[in-house]
Amino acid sequence: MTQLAGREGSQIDLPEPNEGRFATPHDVRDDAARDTEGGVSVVLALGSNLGDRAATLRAAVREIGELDGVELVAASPLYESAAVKPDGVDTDAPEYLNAVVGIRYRGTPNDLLDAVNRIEAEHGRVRAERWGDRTLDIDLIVVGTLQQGDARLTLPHPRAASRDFVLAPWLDIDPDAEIPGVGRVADLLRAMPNTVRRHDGDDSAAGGDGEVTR
Ligand SMILES: Nc1ncnc2c1ncn2[C@@H]1O[C@H](COP(=O)(O)OP(=O)(O)OP(=O)(O)O)[C@@H](O)[C@H]1O
Ligand SMILES: Nc1nc2c(c(=O)[nH]1)N=C(CO)CN2
Repeated sequence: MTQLAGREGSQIDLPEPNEGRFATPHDVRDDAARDTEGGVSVVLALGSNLGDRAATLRAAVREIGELDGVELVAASPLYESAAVKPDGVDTDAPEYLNAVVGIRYRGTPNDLLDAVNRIEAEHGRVRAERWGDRTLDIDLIVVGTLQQGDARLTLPHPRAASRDFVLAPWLDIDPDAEIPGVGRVADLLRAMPNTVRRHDGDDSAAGGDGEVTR
């Protein structure tokens, strides 16, 4: 039975040293084929600023958990913030709800990106302009300790370290979180202005009060 913890006491099950420490996507594929047990720890960030944002995020968390090779480990509370656009904060745009989920994953990073892109599309995601308003965005933030500069998939996500709408929910589910090659999430968050607030009400991306059993 998998416990999906939300707020307090929840943690992403980070890999032991060397576990999930992959040098190239090719290595990930090889290792994923061998590692039929736990897979690698992956952190995904979700955002929505159109439609029923909370319902979309909760549905997306459920759908991520149903993907092949995925075991949900933790889901953060929901955070609200003004939309950041290429020219700065846009107070006229609908506000975002954001959340972070931790999973264990057996498969290749590219397959996971394809799978989350399909979930985005099923929720009506339209790609029109850079950082345009969207029903659902799902980004891969870290895949184990993999560092790669691929245009299609850059890991860790190149803008995660400067986004408190990613770091704040991530810290909630993993107080020891680190961005490989960058630093500790707690330190990054402390050094930047706070632009997020907890979303009122039923506040876990997993639904209910954050504790889900499946
Ligand atoms: N770590 C990553 N996670 C998700 N997409 C990525 C990543 N690295 C590169 N990409 C690529 O970025 C492209 C644009 O993705 P997307 O439309 O979700 O960007 P965005 O959410 O608008 O902006 P941002 O990447 O700043 O969050 C995708 O086609 C994808 O292939
Ligand atoms: N507040 C907020 N602003 C954004 C977000 C987001 O998730 N939250 N995502 C963006 C592109 O991914 C651009 N701007």
